[in-house]
Amino acid sequence: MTDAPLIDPFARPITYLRVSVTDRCDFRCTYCMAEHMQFLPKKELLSLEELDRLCSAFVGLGVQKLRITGGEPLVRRDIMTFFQRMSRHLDSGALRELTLTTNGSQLARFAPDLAALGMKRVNVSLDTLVPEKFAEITRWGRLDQVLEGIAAAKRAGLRVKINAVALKGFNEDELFSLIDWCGGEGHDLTFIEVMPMGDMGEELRLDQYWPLSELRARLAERFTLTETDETTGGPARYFRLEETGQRIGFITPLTHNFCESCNRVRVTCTGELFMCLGQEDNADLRAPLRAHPSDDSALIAAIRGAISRKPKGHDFDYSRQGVAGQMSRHMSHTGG
Ligand SMILES: Nc1nc2c(ncn2[C@@H]2O[C@H](COP(=O)(O)OP(=O)(O)OP(=O)(O)O)[C@@H](O)[C@H]2O)c(=O)[nH]1
Ligand SMILES: C[S@@+](CC[C@H](N)C(=O)[O-])C[C@H]1O[C@@H](n2cnc3c(N)ncnc32)[C@H](O)[C@@H]1O
Ligand code: SF4
Ligand code: SF4
Repeated sequence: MTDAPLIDPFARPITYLRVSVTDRCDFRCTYCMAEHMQFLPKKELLSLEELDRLCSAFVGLGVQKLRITGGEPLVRRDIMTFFQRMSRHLDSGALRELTLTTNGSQLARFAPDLAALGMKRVNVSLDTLVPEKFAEITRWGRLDQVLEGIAAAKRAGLRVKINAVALKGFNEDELFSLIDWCGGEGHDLTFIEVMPMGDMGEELRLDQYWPLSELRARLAERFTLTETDETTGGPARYFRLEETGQRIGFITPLTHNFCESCNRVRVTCTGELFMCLGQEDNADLRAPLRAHPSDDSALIAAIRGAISRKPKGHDFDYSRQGVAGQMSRHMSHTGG
């Protein structure tokens, strides 16, 4: 680290950076994107060189965990060049973890190279194991391609964590089959509460919302759940199923707020720094990056200024009447 670390106004050290490298995706998950998304012109996106400067500046400020996301990060052209560049921070010991959240569609192609440059684990989003339902929820995706990608990641020695968004009336009936499949394959599994990101119609959101407190109660009918204090540095709380020893994570922004231990910020593919996933305030990092191509002091000042405004938490709320705290931007823009 070259500089004083980033500490926010609530004394939370910021050590986890999530960066969206593209708004594009080869899927159109119904809770994430509209079917006919308008994508940004290329010049709006940070170039791979700009992404390198930006991530390296954060590493210099004490970020130890870097998660690349999107859109679908593995559909960005030449993205492996960027990962290769970032691996120097693993080699130097400055970064503890370089990782990725992906829909898995391109993993068969990239998993060996990702493992070779020092990546240890990947998070793959998978909400159902039924091919027809997979095609329905992702609109454009094919389950067998993703399963092959996951298998390739495992073969390459990458640990896999499956992220499943809990969707009422959609994957409620697959709770145990997802758990059994992950248990059999040796994958970790985390359930996520659906968040009101992007304008998809309030009615759809309310229909989709399946509180993880209900999911847990359902789980408890078959398993004894013990809460653990394990953490992966992310927002999930982990429980152990006593009968199988399996670990299940819950990301519950709605039913159990985890903001008090927040350690992260995220940068969009256009270089906006969002200090909170659930708030609108942001700082433009692209302007200082482009205005000073060989001097990062303005960039670092902009980062520090933004962290000094990091809010305490989000305002998401699903009341019975409607959805509050809704964000106008899509999850694919912020990267989740
Ligand atoms: N509200 C909120 N949700 C988050 C936050 N970070 C992650 N999530 C949600 O959790 C989902 C899964 O996150 P991942 O990309 O797997 O990252 P992670 O949970 O930090 O991953 P681990 O390193 O495995 O703990 C995201 O897509 C978001 O939906 C956060 O800071 N706030
Ligand atoms: C936006 S995607 C980007 C990375 C990659 N394309 C993927 O799907 O893993 C990151 C994560 O956000 C989750 N996500 C998208 N929209 C969401 C929403 N409205 N609420 C909760 N999670 C959401 C996805 O399920 C995925 O796990
Ligand atoms: S959740 Fe991921 S895979 Fe699905 S549309 Fe959003 S960015 Fe694409
Ligand atoms: S909602 Fe905001 S404050 Fe809460 S954990 Fe996520 S980023 Fe941090």
